[in-house]
Amino acid sequence: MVYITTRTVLKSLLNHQSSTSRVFQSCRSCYSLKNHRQGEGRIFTESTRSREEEKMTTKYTFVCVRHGESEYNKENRFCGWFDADLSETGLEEAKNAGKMLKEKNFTFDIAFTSVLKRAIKTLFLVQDELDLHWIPVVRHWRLNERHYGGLQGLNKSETAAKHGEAQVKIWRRSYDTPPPPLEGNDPRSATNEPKYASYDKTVVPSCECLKDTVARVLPYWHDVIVPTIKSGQKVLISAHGNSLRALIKYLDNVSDDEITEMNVPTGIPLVYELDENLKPVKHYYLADEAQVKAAMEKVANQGKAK
Ligand SMILES: O=C(O)[C@@H](CO)OP(=O)(O)O
Repeated sequence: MVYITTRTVLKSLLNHQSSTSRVFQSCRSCYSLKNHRQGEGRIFTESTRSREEEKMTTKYTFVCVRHGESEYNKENRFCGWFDADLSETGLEEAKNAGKMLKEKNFTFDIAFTSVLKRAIKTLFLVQDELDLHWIPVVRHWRLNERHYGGLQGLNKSETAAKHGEAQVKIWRRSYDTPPPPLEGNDPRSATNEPKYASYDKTVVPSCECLKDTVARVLPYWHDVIVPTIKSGQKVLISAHGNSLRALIKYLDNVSDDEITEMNVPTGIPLVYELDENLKPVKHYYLADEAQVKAAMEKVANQGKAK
């Protein structure tokens, strides 16, 4: 049987719209592309591949999860590198993420997260549910949320009312258009936070587009996370909407246009199965399709004017 990676599937679907039936049999992420092309965002659900086929192709599995709802998410504010805490709902979402993983018997040897408390706390609550408090946790700024520059702290709906929904969508979801920068002396700047004190000043950005985020997430993926996965350790990553979009874009070879429609829901674990070359074989959220779709739409709608 010819082995088809999800990357090949995406390309096949884009190039050969009429001859997809064989491809569809191989990977249900195709369904996600169909939805994506209708502007609903890609949804990854459990594969219909046979167990036999999965055994042949999946060599490594890792899980990533976006933190639970933050106080800034709740107030619909741009957050970025601002260190917002989890809301009550976010605490529950994080615990539920742990429960979903427990129910499916996931376990981990090591976890990676950012230096922002919403991701760190989410990770801890997941560890708590899994009784995995003891595993090593590595925190790094390269997994931080995309820096939202001068938008940090502003209400997304009010910003859409002021600048237009289209502009806010460009700021939120375009690949290479950054938001307005934050001045170094702005009290919202993270430049003087102790957590970045040991790094060169240039580590703290004044703003980032997704392309910038990809550029700082990928070295960490390649240099630290990939060798860990290849060593056979089961990896969990607790991160953010846009640092995960950066990783997903790379792993699934999502185009600059397609990535504008992709939203990552809070607190729903996303499982990636990889082949021996670390190419995705399949990927799926640990929730039913309707729940994932609703959660993605909720994120997308945050940029609408009320
Ligand atoms: O505000 C942010 O930092 C991010 C994630 O919460 O929001 P958005 O979905 O608008 O990129």
